[in-house]
Amino acid sequence: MSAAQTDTEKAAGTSDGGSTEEAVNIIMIGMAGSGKTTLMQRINAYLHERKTAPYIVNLDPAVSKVPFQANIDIRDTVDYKQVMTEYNLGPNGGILTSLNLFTTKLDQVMDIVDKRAGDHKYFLYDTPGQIEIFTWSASGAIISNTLAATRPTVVVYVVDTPRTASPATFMSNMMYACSILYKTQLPFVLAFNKTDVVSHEFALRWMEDFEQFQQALMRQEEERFMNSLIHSMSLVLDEFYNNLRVVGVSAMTGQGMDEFFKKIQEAVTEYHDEFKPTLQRQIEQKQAAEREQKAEQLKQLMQDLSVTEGKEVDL
Ligand SMILES: Nc1nc2c(ncn2[C@@H]2O[C@H](COP(=O)(O)OP(=O)(O)OP(=O)(O)O)[C@@H](O)[C@H]2O)c(=O)[nH]1
Repeated sequence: MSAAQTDTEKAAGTSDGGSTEEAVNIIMIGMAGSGKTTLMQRINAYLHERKTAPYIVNLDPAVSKVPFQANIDIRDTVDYKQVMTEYNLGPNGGILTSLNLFTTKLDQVMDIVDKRAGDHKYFLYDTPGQIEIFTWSASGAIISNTLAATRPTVVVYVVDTPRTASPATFMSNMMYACSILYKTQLPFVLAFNKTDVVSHEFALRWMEDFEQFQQALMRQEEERFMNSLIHSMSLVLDEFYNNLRVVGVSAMTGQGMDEFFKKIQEAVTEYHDEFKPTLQRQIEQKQAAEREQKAEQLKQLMQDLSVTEGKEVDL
């Protein structure tokens, strides 16, 4: 890296054209309408401007139009409407079944993606707006675990900031984010989107200072009946906030993108420091268990053989 490299270049890993540095997976998750697809397009444009085009994978079978050219598109593999008709499913069942069908071909998809790992710094994955279909399904878990096993993988949870400005909605959204973090156990960036409409400052204040959040709650007379529940939940969330990476962005105007990539780099560091050693330990434990199982099977086989041949074998 040259001494003249800017923070933005360092953050986005773009000063060398993006081809020699370690590739990173970014999984975009967020409620319908939070702005995932628009943010994907903004990231795409931001990286193109820095001459490091990302590799884009669309995992939303039901999206009618995307404003970018996906390198791999689930819609090329499965026809969501046909799946609904064929299996007599509603929209959500159709999306889930399409994702399951796509996951059966994940090995082939990963082969294609891996061949491009040297050409791209960022691999972006857009997920269905019906958030639970990706985050709570077996297919979603298989996809995110497979990605995380291959290279640094970061979950970006996109929040619609203007629609989260009420304390009760804010709390629900944070609980959802928290559950996704514990479910995926991957490095996590919370992106407050649409800051061109409403700044995310209120959210930062509420996350830093419980008193301020409580005062905001008390002002909402109509929601008073929920206050004690929300009060208890916010204590639970305190720990979550402490370890959280937060950034405010506008997919529409592009504000906050430099900061966004700094947070992504911090999450990549966390992947190396915490996630990878844990994953390595799990793989080693699995391999040791498999070796033990094979040794046990072999022992059993030899005992069976010795019985057949009428010989005593001391094992
Ligand atoms: N003002 C403003 N509007 C935004 C921003 N990001 C997205 N939007 C608008 O929000 C709406 C939803 O954006 P999408 O990108 O389609 O949201 P999504 O999360 O992909 O939605 P699903 O496809 O339903 O999952 C669109 O009308 C966007 O133009 C933003 O940063 N600022």
